[in-house]
Amino acid sequence: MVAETERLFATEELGGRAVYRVHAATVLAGICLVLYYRATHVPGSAGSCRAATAAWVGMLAAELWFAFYWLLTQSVRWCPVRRRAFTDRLAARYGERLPCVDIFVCTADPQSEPPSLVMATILSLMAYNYPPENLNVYLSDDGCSILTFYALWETATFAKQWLPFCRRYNIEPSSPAAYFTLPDRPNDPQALEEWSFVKGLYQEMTERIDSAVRSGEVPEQIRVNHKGFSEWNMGCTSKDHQPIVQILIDGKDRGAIDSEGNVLPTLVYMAREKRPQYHHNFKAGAMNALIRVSSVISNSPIIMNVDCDMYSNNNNSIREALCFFLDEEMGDKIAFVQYPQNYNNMTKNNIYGNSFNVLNQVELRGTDSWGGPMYLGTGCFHRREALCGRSFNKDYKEDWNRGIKTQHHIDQTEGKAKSLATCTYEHNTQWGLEIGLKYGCAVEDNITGLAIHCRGWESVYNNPPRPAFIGVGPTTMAQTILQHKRWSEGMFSIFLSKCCPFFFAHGKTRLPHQMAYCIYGLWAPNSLPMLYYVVIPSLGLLKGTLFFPEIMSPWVIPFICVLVVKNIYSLYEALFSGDTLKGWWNGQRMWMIRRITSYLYGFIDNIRMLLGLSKMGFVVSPKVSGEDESKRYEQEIMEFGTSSPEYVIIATVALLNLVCLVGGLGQFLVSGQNMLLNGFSLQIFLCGLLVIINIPIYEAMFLRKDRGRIPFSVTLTSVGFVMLALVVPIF
Ligand SMILES: O=c1ccn([C@@H]2O[C@H](COP(=O)(O)OP(=O)(O)O[C@H]3O[C@H](CO)[C@@H](O)[C@H](O)[C@H]3O)[C@@H](O)[C@H]2O)c(=O)[nH]1
Ligand SMILES: [Mn+2]
Repeated sequence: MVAETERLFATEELGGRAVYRVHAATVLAGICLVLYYRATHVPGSAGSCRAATAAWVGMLAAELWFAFYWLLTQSVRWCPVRRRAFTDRLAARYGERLPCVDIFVCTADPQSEPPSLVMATILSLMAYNYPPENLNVYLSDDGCSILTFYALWETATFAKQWLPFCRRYNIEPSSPAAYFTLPDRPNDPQALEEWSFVKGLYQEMTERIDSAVRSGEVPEQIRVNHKGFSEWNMGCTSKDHQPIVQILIDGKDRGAIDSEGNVLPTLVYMAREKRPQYHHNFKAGAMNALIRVSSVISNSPIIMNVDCDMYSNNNNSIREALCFFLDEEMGDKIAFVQYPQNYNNMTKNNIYGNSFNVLNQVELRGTDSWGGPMYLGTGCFHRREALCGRSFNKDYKEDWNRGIKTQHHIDQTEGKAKSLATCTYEHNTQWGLEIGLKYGCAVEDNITGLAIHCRGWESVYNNPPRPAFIGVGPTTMAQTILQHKRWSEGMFSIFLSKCCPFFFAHGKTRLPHQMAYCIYGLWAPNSLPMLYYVVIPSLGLLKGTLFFPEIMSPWVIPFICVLVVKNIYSLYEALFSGDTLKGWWNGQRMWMIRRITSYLYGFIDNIRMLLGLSKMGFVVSPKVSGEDESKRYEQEIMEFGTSSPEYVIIATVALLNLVCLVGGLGQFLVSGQNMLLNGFSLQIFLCGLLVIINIPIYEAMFLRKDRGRIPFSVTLTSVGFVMLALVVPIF
């Protein structure tokens, strides 16, 4: 037993749980009453009313679903915990005798992921406050681009200036791109001189890289400088090429030193073999190739991975992660330490709802108390053994000293590594099934983390005050919808597969942990009740079909209670997590839009996959956007522009609600009824709320003139659909 004051990390419960649970009990009571009302007030099924009965039962079904889903979301709110790592205690115990760490960065396409952006990430990772001889950075290039290789070659040279500079001035963030855009510069004249010098070098390098990318080729006089360039002599394309592994810096080589004579971290470029006839399994395939390639170069016990746009923003992240792995009490049980995803390009009011504040501050902490957060695909430190399929066993002791410490023949090592990165290497092996990241799922991270949890391991969520990683989030509607489509589709496919958390994990993890996984796994089917709820009651308002109790009836109370209490809490949670009031409101809008577009598509695609009609894909999110687009993004103006079918759904729902509200109120006006105090009060309220939340959509359809507006063709199509909905006598 280690005294609590000696532990390498602490776990605290988040406060306010008693209040939370009172709130949850209130909402639960409200939900039960709502469902009871629905079940006992079904309108008579005589003749003409049959359609109304069916519509009512539909409401009941939607509300049952929402109730079930709400229950799931309680799992991540019941008892969130906060972790704190004590790097000073780690230092006192181990000094600089720390385990080797392999860092994996994945990139896939030099167009949507500019090499200069990727290089800033690589430099930030090389500059960790960590013994460089124990640090190995690997770049996987699924685009197999000579431009990316060239950029990495430039980076290997620039690192010799950048790393000592970072060390001397304790630079944070250690990404040069992020650091040099900070407004403040050093005061001390000598420091300022050095700052300008390094900044100049960095800008020149970036310029060289960017111009190579623009021209699409690497100048001949540069290509002669490194043998690696010759790999591209045989005319390889991104989809058809031999395996390439190039060790650009061999940290074990005494000659590999920076401008001050310090050892450099190892730096490796890898493009696994690709052939048109073999499936490459996207990022999971790249990660697995990296696991094998690194096993003959460094073979560190810890593997960290980040997406190519996620630079390190906190120099101590490795040491903090080690506080968990090396903790004497709990360390042996931990398979991975997950950091949150943070973005640096979010607008103040979070127009597309892409800054995951509530997820990061509440939900992941809540999952942590049940066995650990899911693996998020980036910003994660893994125990190599656990990632490679080992089950938890309390007698297993990790060898933290493992790793390849001397490299004799670099050419031999590269040759060996290449043979591990071929297309056929994995055939008839357990790779992608039991070993490494799992294949066949658009969210390889989620399913891999689940498998690790089911093998008995736990994970830990660490969210230090200074964010550990910062990346680039989607900045347009199309990108947002696309990303969420991939996620919802992937996670729902896990739910439908034999890996469904409720069955696969049954008996292996706790029920609330399975529920937490299912919150995300069931994003996709949320689309149907949502679509129902934003269309049917509004239509009912126009056509005179009642769906809610009258305002004077006591049954109104549970409806209002659920609506109000739940939303006040959600607002509180958002504000507590760092959103603004408007950000919360925008988040509500996006939550609706994602459900009726991305999640609907994710749902339909799963059905198609079950029927064998479509295959899983992985469309890389672009990390750059046009100037015009960026300007609108900064002004928080929603970007549409193209005429995609998703926009037709959004426009149709918005327009339909407007028509129903105007039409419904118009009828009351004509018939002389009280506008608000009649049987339809709640329907008017719901429909009105939808109209208010959709104001930016109406603007994009009718008022805006810029190129990001909703195209006329989309508006026209949606008008057609609305007319259809009005004409068809549904009830
Ligand atoms: O065939 C591929 C496709 C993607 N990637 C890389 O995977 C990373 C993530 O791709 P991105 O398009 O940025 O997806 P996001 O939606 O931002 O990614 C989130 O969701 C993914 C699962 O859907 C996870 O893999 C990611 O780690 C997680 O950040 C990037 O570095 C890509 O270069 C590859 O290496 N090979
Ligand atoms: Mn990304």
